Amino acid sequence: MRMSHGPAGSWDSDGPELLPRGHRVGDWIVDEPIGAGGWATVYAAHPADPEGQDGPPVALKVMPTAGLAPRQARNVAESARREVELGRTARHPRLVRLLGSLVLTAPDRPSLDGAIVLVMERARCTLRELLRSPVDEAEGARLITGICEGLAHLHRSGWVHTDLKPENILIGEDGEVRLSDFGFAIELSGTHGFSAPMGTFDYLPPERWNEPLGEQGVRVRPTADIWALGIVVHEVFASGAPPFPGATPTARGAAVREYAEGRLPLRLDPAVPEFWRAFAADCLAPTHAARAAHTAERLLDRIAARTTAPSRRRLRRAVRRSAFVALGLGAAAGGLLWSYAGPGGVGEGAVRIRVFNAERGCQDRTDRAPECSLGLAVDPMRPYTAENVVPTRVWHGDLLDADCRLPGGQPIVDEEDRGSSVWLRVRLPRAGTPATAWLPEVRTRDRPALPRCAGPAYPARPGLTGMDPGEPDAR
Ligand SMILES: Nc1ncnc2c1ncn2[C@@H]1O[C@H](COP(=O)(O)OP(=O)(O)OP(=O)(O)O)[C@@H](O)[C@H]1O
Repeated sequence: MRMSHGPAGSWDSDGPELLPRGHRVGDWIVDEPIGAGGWATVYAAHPADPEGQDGPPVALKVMPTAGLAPRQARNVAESARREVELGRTARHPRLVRLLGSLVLTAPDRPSLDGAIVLVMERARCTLRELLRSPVDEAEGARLITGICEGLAHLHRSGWVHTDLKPENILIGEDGEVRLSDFGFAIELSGTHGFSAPMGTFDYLPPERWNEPLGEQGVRVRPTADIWALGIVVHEVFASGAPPFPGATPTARGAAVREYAEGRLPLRLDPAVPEFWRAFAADCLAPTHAARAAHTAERLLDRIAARTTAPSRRRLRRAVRRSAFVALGLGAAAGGLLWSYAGPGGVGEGAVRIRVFNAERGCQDRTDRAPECSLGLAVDPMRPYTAENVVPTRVWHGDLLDADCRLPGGQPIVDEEDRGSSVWLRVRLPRAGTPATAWLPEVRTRDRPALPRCAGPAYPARPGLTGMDPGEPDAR
């Protein structure tokens, strides 16, 4: 896997041979190097034609191929092809603009002769550089909105970025976000595409650490970008600090896997404002299935709803809170209005259902491997994050007793992209506290006739208890 490189904008003088200032590349004259990645050095440049001096500033991304093993050279050429293809087909104000591409002729510099050059609009700096100074909430919101706009457009156009990180989020001369570095972007074929097993450790979603490597590579879906977005949102408000603990990217990767297995809670920096904490937590939902409901498009809607209708939202929250208080008082005064038989909560009339794991590689395993375990929610109305998952895990084929179904909960999409917002209330296999939990309906193929859940069966959560299960959560 490719490791993350140093801070963007810094460039390593021990790196590859550099083009000298004044060197002509196509219609451009090289100024100075402004950045470097694993595959390329990026230079500021100006037009060779004095008539064109008034044009926008450009950057030349030079990707050498000389001296590389044939497979590496093919990878570089393929990466350039993708950038060109995406630049041609998916133009958008939030994506860096590709102005052209050419092959460098530099017979006096054999290591650069034949390098592929992408000519792009030049940005002022990267998000990584911007985050060296604290960003206030309004500025952070503006930047994250720009990133979501770029991602929503990419995903709508059938691409996954796969390498979203502050080094690849540029800030244009106008101060607006431009997503860049599409060398690893994957074109979707249906719901997913396949990528070489590469990426920057700190931004890889948990499933990428276990995803089987097939002939075509590892499976990639837009939820991978949403995970990376969650990390970036945290970094924006926490002065560039990652949300997962560990001194190295490898250690943080291990923490990500512990979190996904329910052994480590998600601890976001207190500096992240409330709205963005919930936002980041949803982006960092531990599975593809739990994350799939939070598309870039829906996240944009959520930001817009917050920006345009704060008073209406506050009002709805207040109404809910008062409904909760009223219900709480009623219950205290008169005992519970409804009750489910037995201390386990799941009463008579329960129906046995079989757990189904859509991950093919998990269906034949009997070793109850952690990576094949499935979670059960504490509260089906709340984001399906590690804090909302009971400690008990279940595996493909396990039998559970369910006694009612709840429509209108958190939408969940499984690994085969079947989606549902229906949840089933189940008794936990080993009696404990809590005695019941919630299984997303996508996690079973059984469809027993169950009554709709009602009454105080919802786990206590101020502001949601007593709410009509059909009403979406408007936080
Ligand atoms: N259009 C641009 N304007 C200004 N700076 C840029 C531009 N494109 C890239 N850079 C700078 O160059 C750096 C490297 O660019 P880029 O990420 O595209 O290279 P890469 O070799 O593909 O990187 P990676 O190793 O992440 O794949 C960026 O982090 C940024 O600092």
